[in-house]
Amino acid sequence: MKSIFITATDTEVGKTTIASGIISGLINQASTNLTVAGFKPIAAGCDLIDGQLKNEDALSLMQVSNAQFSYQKVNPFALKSAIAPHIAAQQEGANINIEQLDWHYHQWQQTALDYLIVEGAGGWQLPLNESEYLSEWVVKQNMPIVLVVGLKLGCINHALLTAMVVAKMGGNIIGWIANHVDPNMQCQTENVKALAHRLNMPCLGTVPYLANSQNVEEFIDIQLLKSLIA
Ligand SMILES: Nc1ncnc2c1ncn2[C@@H]1O[C@H](COP(=O)(O)OP(=O)(O)OP(=O)(O)O)[C@@H](O)[C@H]1O
Ligand SMILES: C[C@H](N)[C@H](N)CCCCCC(=O)O
Ligand SMILES: [Mg+2]
Repeated sequence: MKSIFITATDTEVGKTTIASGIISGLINQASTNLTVAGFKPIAAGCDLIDGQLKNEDALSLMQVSNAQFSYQKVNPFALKSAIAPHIAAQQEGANINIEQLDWHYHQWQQTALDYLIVEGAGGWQLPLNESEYLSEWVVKQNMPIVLVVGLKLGCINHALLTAMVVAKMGGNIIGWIANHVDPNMQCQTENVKALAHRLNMPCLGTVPYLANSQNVEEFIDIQLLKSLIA
């Protein structure tokens, strides 16, 4: 099983949208027959559905996947409040740590699957508890990382800082995706050019502002993405 970790310049800038696009793109690739699933280890902001806390990101990833797994496997840490997960965990009596993330990831590694698309929460440096970060787990597990840049004013700084810190931590960003989340952003082309020039990594796609995010996969170079994962 190959994994890809989806991080972003911020919360709410397209991780689920792009992760879903990558899952669909891998599944729909001509003359391949790949089994692909999504994993949203930590989700803050859940509703009680059939007596279980469920998050819409995890449900979206489950919907586009072509293999069925239990909700609990796809989203082991489901927190009710839509706030920073480590604060929600504290309030809700949950304990999130790297050891437990390792355990859940190990279960996926025992599963018959070609690709596991792992969606982060928030941006890169997301606290798990008082001393650990989600980023440390990603680096420990040596997952190839895709950086989603949500195009809005300020994203150049966020993208460059993220790329710098990932590299400093020993993480492996294989590429970035420009995601147009603000239809009114000025100088969009110039911003994408400025990012491409400074982010020293392949651009795996430029996703336009889409009224419905059904055909995101068309804008992602799935072949290039696959070629960058060992
Ligand atoms: N290319 C796009 N065109 C139009 N709307 C988009 C695009 N990408 C994302 N969005 C919208 O922006 C919002 C945030 O996107 P998304 O949920 O994918 O972000 P996220 O990074 O996964 O957020 P979170 O940090 O909560 O997990 C959603 O309403 C989504 O539909
Ligand atoms: C609730 C929200 N949609 C995300 N799932 C969590 C975002 C956490 C951000 C934490 C932070 O960096 O301040
Ligand atoms: Mg999301």
